[in-house]
Amino acid sequence: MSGGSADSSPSSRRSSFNSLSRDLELPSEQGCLSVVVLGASGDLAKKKTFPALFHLFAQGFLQSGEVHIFGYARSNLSDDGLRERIRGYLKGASEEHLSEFLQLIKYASGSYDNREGFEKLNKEISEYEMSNKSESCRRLFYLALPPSVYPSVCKMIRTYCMNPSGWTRVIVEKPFGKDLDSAEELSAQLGELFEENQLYRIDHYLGKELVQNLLVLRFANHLFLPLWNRDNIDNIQIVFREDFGTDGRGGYFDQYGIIRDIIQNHLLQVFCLVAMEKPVSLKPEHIRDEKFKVLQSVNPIKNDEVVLGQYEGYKDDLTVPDDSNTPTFASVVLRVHNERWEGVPFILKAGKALSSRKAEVRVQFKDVPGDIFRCKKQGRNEFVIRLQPSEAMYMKLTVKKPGLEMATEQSELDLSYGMRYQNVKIPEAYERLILDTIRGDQQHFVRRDELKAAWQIFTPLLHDIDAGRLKAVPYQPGSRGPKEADELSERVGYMQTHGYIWIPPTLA
Ligand SMILES: NC(=O)C1=CN([C@@H]2O[C@H](COP(=O)(O)OP(=O)(O)OC[C@H]3O[C@@H](n4cnc5c(N)ncnc54)[C@H](OP(=O)(O)O)[C@@H]3O)[C@@H](O)[C@H]2O)C=CC1
Ligand SMILES: O=C1O[C@H](COP(=O)(O)O)[C@@H](O)[C@H](O)[C@H]1O
Repeated sequence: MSGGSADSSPSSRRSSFNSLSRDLELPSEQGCLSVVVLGASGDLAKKKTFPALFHLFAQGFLQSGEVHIFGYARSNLSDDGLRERIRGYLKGASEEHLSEFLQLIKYASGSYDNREGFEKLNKEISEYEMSNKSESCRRLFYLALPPSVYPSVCKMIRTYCMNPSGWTRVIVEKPFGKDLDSAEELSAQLGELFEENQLYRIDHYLGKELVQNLLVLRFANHLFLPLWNRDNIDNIQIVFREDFGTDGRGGYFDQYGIIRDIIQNHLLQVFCLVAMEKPVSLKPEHIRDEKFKVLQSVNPIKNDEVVLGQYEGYKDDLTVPDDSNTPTFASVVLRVHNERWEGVPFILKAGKALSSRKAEVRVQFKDVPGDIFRCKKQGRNEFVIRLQPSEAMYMKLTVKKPGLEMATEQSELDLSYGMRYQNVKIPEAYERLILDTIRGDQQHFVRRDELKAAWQIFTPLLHDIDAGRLKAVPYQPGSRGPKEADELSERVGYMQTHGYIWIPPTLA
């Protein structure tokens, strides 16, 4: 299988990046690199940020001679203390790589709003830069912190830690605000301190392999070009399911709910890539222009096209108020007012504590006109892009049932990554996005106007939920979620194929 033999060595990856960077007109990035993880003592840092840096190091994208990593937080930790804290999360490479990587990490402690800590941090970075003797240097600040401290931390970086001889870039995590006004306020505060090309608003779904494949699939295959519109497609579902609840994060989650946690960002970004028009080129600004345009074409959400749910037992978490109306499940229909999509419902559905864990895009085609085989009985054609787990794309087709009879059945054309790309390791989303930041490629990051348009779509609905005008219905943990959600999907046109289940193929 040719896919399985793809050359993924660092040198081949570097050379393919060079040709891509020429196409995208990205500057060639050289010089010593300081990566500063703020909030280094926290959950995201240990589970995602440091492991992503480690994988980049193990694959040769970060090299001992050119990178240094600084952890910063208020907690009183030593360099070794931080190393011990994260060691258990750094997997998939040799002991030798691991100790080499850990030696690149230093820790500085300080608060998020006073000069001393940041002056000390700047001194450490500068000393490293001087010892490295590169002509130019690069500074990347990763804010693995609660958004409440972004403004003060960004102010401290701007005042005390800017790079005198090269770029300074800042990665900020979601949530970017709680509604349109708070997001705009945050954007304005950060916008006063940094240019848009210095700010990388991360949405880790944009780093997932099959999400990144969406544009290739749509615009590099003639097959899809004439099909991808209201003439052929009946409805599209973008679904996120988790088979666990808020798991001790109830206090955090209750302030946000599933729409702010998953739908307004992750699923809406996927929606943009599914629904947008072809960009003029692959330049980040061209792609983001098209995403912004399709977001602006979304009609106001109708409350009767929304179902909210809350799993039974959610309020047992002591940090969740007894009268919480926060949805842990939501199904929301988006309607796009443009030539391509008028009349096609996009059903964005997300839930916690459900029966399974998966994320997928399900494009359901219309019924066959003049249906001589009575295909309707079998179900419609569907093109499914399984984002996770078991990455795959499959097309559900009606075929002749093998045998002497002329009978039909549902089958599929299946591109399962586990089978087709047997020796290829699919990179973690964070790994890819941090590398993009180092390369200065903002294609997979959220631009300020996109963020505003996303909040414009969801803010009226969120305010109705916050004010109790829309209620979450209870559902059983471990179920499919509220039955009202399935009823809504059916009402807007989705037709379930009964008796057909796609089973990810496995290696014998
Ligand atoms: N955890 C996850 O899986 C995900 C997290 N995110 C986002 O990433 C960011 C960081 O998340 P996570 O690591 O879970 O957060 P944590 O709650 O673990 O906070 C990170 C660090 O920030 C400091 N901190 C915590 N609370 C405060 C506060 N109120 N004021 C100032 N500093 C504080 C603490 O460090 P110290 O006290 O040592 O200074 C803590 O170790 C958040 O924006 C979150 O929404 C996004 C996706 C997934
Ligand atoms: O951003 C978040 O994403 C995770 C799910 O991420 P995934 O990559 O495992 O699909 C979710 O659990 C969390 O609530 C949310 O904040």
